[in-house]
Amino acid sequence: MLTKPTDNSILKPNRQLTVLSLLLVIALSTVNSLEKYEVSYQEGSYARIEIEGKTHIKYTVHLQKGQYLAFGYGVGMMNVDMVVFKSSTVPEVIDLYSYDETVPATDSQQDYLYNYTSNSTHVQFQASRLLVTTDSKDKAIKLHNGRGSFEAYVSNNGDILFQRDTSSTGWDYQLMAKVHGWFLWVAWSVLGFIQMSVNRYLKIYWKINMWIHRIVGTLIFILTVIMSIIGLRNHKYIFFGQYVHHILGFIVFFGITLLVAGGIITRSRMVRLRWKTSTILIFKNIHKSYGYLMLCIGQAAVLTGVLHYNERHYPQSDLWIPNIVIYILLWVLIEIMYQVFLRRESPFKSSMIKITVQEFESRVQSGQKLVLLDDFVLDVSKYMPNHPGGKFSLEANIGRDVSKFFYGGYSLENYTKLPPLHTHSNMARYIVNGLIVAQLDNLATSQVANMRIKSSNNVNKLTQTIIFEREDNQQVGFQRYFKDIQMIGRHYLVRSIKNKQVKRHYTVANCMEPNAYLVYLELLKGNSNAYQEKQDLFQEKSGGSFSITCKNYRTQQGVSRRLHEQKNDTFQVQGPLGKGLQIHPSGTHIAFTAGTGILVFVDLVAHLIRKNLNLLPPDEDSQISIKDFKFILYASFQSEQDSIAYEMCKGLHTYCESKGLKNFEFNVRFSNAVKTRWDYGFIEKVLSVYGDRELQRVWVCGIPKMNEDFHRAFENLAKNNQIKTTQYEIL
Ligand code: HEM
Repeated sequence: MLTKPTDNSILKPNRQLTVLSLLLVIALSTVNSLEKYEVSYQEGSYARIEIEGKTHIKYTVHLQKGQYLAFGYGVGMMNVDMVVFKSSTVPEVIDLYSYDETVPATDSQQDYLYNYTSNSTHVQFQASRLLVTTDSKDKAIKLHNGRGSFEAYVSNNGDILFQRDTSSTGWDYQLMAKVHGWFLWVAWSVLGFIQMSVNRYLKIYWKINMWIHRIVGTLIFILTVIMSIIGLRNHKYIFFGQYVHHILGFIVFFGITLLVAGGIITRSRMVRLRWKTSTILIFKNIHKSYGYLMLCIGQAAVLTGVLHYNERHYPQSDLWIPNIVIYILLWVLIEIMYQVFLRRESPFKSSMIKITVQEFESRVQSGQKLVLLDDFVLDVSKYMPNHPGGKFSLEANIGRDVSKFFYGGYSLENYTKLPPLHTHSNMARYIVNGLIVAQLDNLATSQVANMRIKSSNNVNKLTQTIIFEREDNQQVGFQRYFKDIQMIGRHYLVRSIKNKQVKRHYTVANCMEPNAYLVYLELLKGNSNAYQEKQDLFQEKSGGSFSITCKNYRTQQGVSRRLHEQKNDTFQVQGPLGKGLQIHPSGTHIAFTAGTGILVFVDLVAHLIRKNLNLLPPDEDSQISIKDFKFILYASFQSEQDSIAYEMCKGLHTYCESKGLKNFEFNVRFSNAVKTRWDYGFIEKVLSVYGDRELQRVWVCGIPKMNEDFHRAFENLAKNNQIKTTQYEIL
């Protein structure tokens, strides 16, 4: 059983001493033999070592009877000068030399002068020796300007805890150990926590948090490097000691360098990479995980350092326990609060500044970095480089509606194994509130209401037109027909009350309502009676009902599955939102669509049917020039059975051909029959037919991969001045 010395003097550096290569080897034995290093250090025993008169090293040793205490000048037992204090029946101080880890040999020349006193339990030795003796087996102890110190410790289990050569001048080891410890505690406990927090919990302060992250990261780096060097110097530049603390310290020292380098690379990737969001996220996640790992290792290094220090200096201190407990509790508490916050839904702040879609467009054309989210105009110029999903995600959508990306319905990039679909959290909503600069002055005020499904009608195997009615039965707020063609392309935001997290957009496609659709088909067949009978379908009036057409994607959490299968659900609906197609009164408009993407354009086709049949009232008719407006619709479906509004589009196309009308052209592609894809060459060819002046707008609304193909193709064409960035829109 081993206890600590009660007199702490042996543990404290003595400024009077400079001892070169002094290693304490303490071996206190309960048996009367040095062969057995079985340690048992009894209460009341102590040893003090001093330099006397700059010439001698002096030992004062108080030992329990029947024990040994040995000191060695060196590291380990190999080739070490030793002295042993033996408190047996005749107490002795013996000058020894240890060649190996066996019994040390007694020096032929004994250089210690000693005396002793004893009582019934202990022997008190006074022994001294010249710093430099004439015996080659004795360690020559050099003084440096008469100053210096050394320390020697015994652990609870009898191991030597600390051994050091203190040959250098003016270096206060204990002070430096304190400086090392405190600064590294500040670096890894306080600054490390701030570092993690600014990036995780305080994203909302994006204007300053990247700077805080940079400054704090640099501070941690500098402190770690300097304090590690101080620690190493205290430890004689021995990289790996026998303590876990030294190994962890070594890992932290090199690890932080990699972390800082990783952070700089990640940041540059986030700002520079285009069409590589997955790569950005990989860099980000590596940096993030590595950062957390370093934070844990840093904490462990601090903790083992504290334990190591306390063992020597404050053996009774348990302060490290509240330190780590408070640290973990604080982290857990903040994390819980953060998770609760993320799951909430803070409302967007409405803006007093209302602008029209045209104003939005012209501001974008003048270089402002604006995007639309629902009805909100956001200025993202400063936010872009700070966007956690990378700058490119926003840059590629300047002037566009980012709602479907924001709500996680669509991904900009779709050719990677893990497309970065991201449903934005409440944190992002908070940030959005800080970016709102205006709100769209919507022609039909957007409404929010809880709706239930009144009826539904199959369009094809997976697609249905669903008619909603207000749950509160009020007959206000929603319309089933819009006179204004600028409403075409706007959308409703729909979510199930039972799963509010998932929100999806469904485009306004009023002509798909079964009754209306039949009327259009009848009109194309030349039967105008049906139209006269159903006039109410073409009157703009506010009511409690509207329709959407949607495909069932059959995903477990999806809104579309609930719309198709859980007909008794209640849905929260908001809309119409967005900026619509911005159809120009004249010029050529081209749309490339696939699957349900055609729904965005069906109301324009329906409008053209009535226009070409002269059935529009003057106020509606005047919106599009009969002379030089043209709409060319490209649609792709898997087969005719899977098509949507095919009969209506085909019907108008045939009608236009038969009447020599030039304002509509329908090109359909059934992929089960035609294998060739709409590739870059195809897109270039279609666009080359129309001069720059003639071409007003090109829209693309297809499956995600098709959208991406067109987006990239248009970027290339824009580089070659074959199209302007303001002319095309990926919906
Ligand atoms: C102005 C609108 C936007 C804001 C304010 C915004 C904000 C944020 C925020 C705060 C995050 C971190 C995670 C979270 O809190 O949800 C995030 C992540 C992300 N954002 Fe956005 N975002 C916007 C638009 C977009 C758009 C348009 C895209 C894609 C085209 C996009 C793609 C992503 C992706 C992929 C991530 C995931 C990053 C990760 O996994 O850490 N964001 N965004």
